[in-house]
Amino acid sequence: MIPERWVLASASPRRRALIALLGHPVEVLPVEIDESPRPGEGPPACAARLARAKVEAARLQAPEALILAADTVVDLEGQILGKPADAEEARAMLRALRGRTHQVHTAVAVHHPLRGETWVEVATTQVIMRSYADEEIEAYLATGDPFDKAGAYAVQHPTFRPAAAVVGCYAAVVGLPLCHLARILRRWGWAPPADLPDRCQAALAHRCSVYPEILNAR
Ligand SMILES: Cc1cn([C@H]2C[C@H](O)[C@@H](COP(=O)(O)OP(=O)(O)OP(=O)(O)O)O2)c(=O)[nH]c1=O
Repeated sequence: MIPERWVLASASPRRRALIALLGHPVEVLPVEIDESPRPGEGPPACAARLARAKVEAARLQAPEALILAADTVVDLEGQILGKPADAEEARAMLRALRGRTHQVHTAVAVHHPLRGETWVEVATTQVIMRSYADEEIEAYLATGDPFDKAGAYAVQHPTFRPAAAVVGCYAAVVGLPLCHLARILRRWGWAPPADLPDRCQAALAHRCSVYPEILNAR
């Protein structure tokens, strides 16, 4: 049995759009937590801790609901790139990422109130950036898009298109690994809509790799 009321503890419009693909109504309840990494904490562990902390914060406000939250961390050779504070920092991040491969870790956390369980999974995706020009960086900064994005970029941005290739889960880079989430929910008896893979492909411009084995796993 899975609760009827689902609450997404997130202010991210990307996460709201992605979770809507599951076909279940979701209330949005943004929470504020301290997102600073802890000394010595690895990037995947940081993402997992923050996703869990967002769930914990929302649980206090909706104790009877299924709570969902996520956190995305950009990892350049072990260094965490968060959201840039200003244009200078965004420029520096985009230059550091240019022409190189980095990893994006997105943790999804889900709390089931009746079972008293919280599951957390981390999806790690490799992103290979193209060698975009300084002028492209400046044009992208001028759009204002980088400032609410980890690593100062959106892989899905329609004109900047910073990635040459994405290896792994594309939806996780955008903010929510749908396969991992579906796998957690299936454990509690939720049945994904039969056309979920088609919906994901259509919404993510055919870059989504919905893994049948994850959707079907117990
Ligand atoms: C790398 C990358 C990140 N992002 C976004 C996803 C997340 O919204 C954001 C990472 O910051 P997060 O702290 O994970 O999320 P958030 O603060 O936006 O939302 P909330 O905590 O309320 O859920 O960056 C993209 O949209 N595209 C990308 O390619």
